[in-house]
Amino acid sequence: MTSATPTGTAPHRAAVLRLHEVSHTYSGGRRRTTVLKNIDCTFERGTLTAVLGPSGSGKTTLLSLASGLDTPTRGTISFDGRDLAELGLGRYRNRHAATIFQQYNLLTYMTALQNVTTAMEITGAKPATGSRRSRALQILEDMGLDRATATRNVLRLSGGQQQRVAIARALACDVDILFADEPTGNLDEDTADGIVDTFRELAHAQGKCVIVVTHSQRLAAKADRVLTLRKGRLTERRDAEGDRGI
Ligand SMILES: Nc1ncnc2c1ncn2[C@@H]1O[C@H](COP(=O)(O)OP(=O)(O)OP(=O)(O)O)[C@@H](O)[C@H]1O
Repeated sequence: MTSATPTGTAPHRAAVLRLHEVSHTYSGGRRRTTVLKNIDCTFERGTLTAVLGPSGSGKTTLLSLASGLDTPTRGTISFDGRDLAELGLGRYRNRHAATIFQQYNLLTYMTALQNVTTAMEITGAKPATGSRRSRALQILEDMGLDRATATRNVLRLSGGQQQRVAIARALACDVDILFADEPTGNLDEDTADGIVDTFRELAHAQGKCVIVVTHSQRLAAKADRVLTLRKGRLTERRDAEGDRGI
């Protein structure tokens, strides 16, 4: 097992998430597909990790397991030393982890603002000052969505705007671990760079553990740690040495 030691990042590193001998097999009828094979990996607070890999290599599956949406067929996943099965997946998802989904998963009968404030209520996120509504508006504005856009039904927003609402919703939850599945896929380069800088700031200034699945080498270049999933195995990129098993 390894953990990255990049330079220039936050001092408050501590293991927060551990995957121990995790394997995952999908079964449908007579077909069984083993997507993940014996993955052993630790993620720390204060780091931004990019997970790369060819399409269909299991990146979304890895994220689903690590974010408590599904349970592995073998192995254990623990948060702060506690097995997720013991902690409770619902509690883990509500209190400790937020996910930005590839398909956004916004509540389509609500405005952008309501999507964010509802998530804050569910997770119990309380702003240091002001109301949830004012904090939500601020985060949406930081994402480039003004008040008029924030108070529009999400179905009346563009794909890129919906993606930013999904990011704002996750940021507002103030959790320990932020997972994101292709969070910059629908965004222009400048907006995407801004989002990646936000992720870096969350990790380095606020000590969050940020794990991003991506096909973007541009995003990966800004991550503290780059993992690659291929044929069910996870390897870590070390600049001078190339990829190596973890
Ligand atoms: N619910 C499911 N039932 C059966 N097989 C599944 C299921 N979900 C995913 N798979 C299969 O598992 C493999 C990995 O899928 P996954 O979505 O995790 O890959 P990915 O690396 O995220 O792909 P992409 O980059 O295209 O989003 C694929 O072969 C996929 O068909």
